[in-house]
Amino acid sequence: VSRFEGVPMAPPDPILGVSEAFKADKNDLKLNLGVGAYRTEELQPYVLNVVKKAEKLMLEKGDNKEYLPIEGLAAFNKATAELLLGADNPVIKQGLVATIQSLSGTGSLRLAAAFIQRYFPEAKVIISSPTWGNHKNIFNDARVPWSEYRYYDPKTVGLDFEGMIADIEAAPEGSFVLLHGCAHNPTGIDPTPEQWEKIADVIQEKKHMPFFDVAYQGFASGSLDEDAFSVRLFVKRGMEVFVAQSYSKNLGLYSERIGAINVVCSAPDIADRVKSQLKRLARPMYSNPPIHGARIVANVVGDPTMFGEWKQEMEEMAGRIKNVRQKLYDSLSAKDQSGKDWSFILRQIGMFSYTGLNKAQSDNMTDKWHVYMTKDGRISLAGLSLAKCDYLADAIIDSFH
Ligand SMILES: Cc1ncc(COP(=O)(O)O)c(CN[C@](O)(C(=O)O)[C@@H](O)C(=O)O)c1O
Repeated sequence: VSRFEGVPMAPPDPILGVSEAFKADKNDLKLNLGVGAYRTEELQPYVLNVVKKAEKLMLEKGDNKEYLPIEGLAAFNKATAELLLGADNPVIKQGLVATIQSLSGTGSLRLAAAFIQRYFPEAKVIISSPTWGNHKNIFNDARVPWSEYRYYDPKTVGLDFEGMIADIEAAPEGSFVLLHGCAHNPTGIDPTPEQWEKIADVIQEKKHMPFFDVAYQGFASGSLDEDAFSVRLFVKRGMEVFVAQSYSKNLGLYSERIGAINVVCSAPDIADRVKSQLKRLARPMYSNPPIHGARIVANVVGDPTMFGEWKQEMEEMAGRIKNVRQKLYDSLSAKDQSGKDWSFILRQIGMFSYTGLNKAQSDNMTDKWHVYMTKDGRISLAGLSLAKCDYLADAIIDSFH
């Protein structure tokens, strides 16, 4: 008898499992609005032109494939901290930022969770309700206890700001508060600048540690600086901050697994010590990160022409999603006779729209209409074309009523 007799079949991943089901569907009406992956109007994956340009240059340069240091490619780490905080941010000049290149956003979050587990064993993380499905897995597997703070208000299809503040206030002093830097996943609802100020107030009062997950910088509004507003606000207040970054969406480097964990500390020697312990955790986890994606980011950001082209392409991607939002709203408003207010679709930002469809209704979207989405009612607008908005509107109206 096999030693693996006791190993049960794992359930499909709530997000990536949707893509598997989509692939298996033979109906040509099928639409994949599950995983947050950008598609063109022709519903094709998109490799940014500036990425192709950088890769061509890299190939001509004939770089070697030597191991990177544990902390990753220096040119990337410099570029990523500057993109996040602004190249002229004093914390960079003062050596207060510990940056480790890691395996995209997920790997960066996991490395930070391992650090929290080792150095703050009593602390817990509080995460938004709802949040990205994988956040709970990451903290569970890193053995970091978590609980939820109120975030989404189904009544207003908006932010439950009072509930959020109350729950952050009520958390034990010194908790880690996981915040989405911009383009909250799955709700697409972000705090206003005034609300970010208040969130920073309560976190400072309670001596909590802000922990930003920045997976969509530049992709939400089209502007790298605008999308970094929340992080830069907290740093400007002199707070110590964790920030995980990803280039999966904004540079389309999904499978290159390129991201970073940044820890803004209050003194240079502290940053050095924190960085040394993050390296010590990374070495037995994956030793050192993959070089290709790091070189692409470093080359694109390091060349003013390519950097400009990247910003242009980011605006185009964000723009296409905004157009699709508007068209979906128009289709729903025109077709739905129930008088339901669909304006939440226009108020939400980033890749996703949180429709409010429950599990049974989401199942109907898939079973009857071949529209693939996550069971929490989230649809990825990045997978929607203008041409398909009418069809999707029919499916949503049919599923709601
Ligand atoms: C808030 C958030 N944080 C981190 C990540 C990790 O991304 P990566 O490891 O590729 O850098 C995602 C991606 N989430 C998805 O877009 C999604 O929610 O569909 C999808 O890529 C995923 O992995 O689930 C995310 O939405």
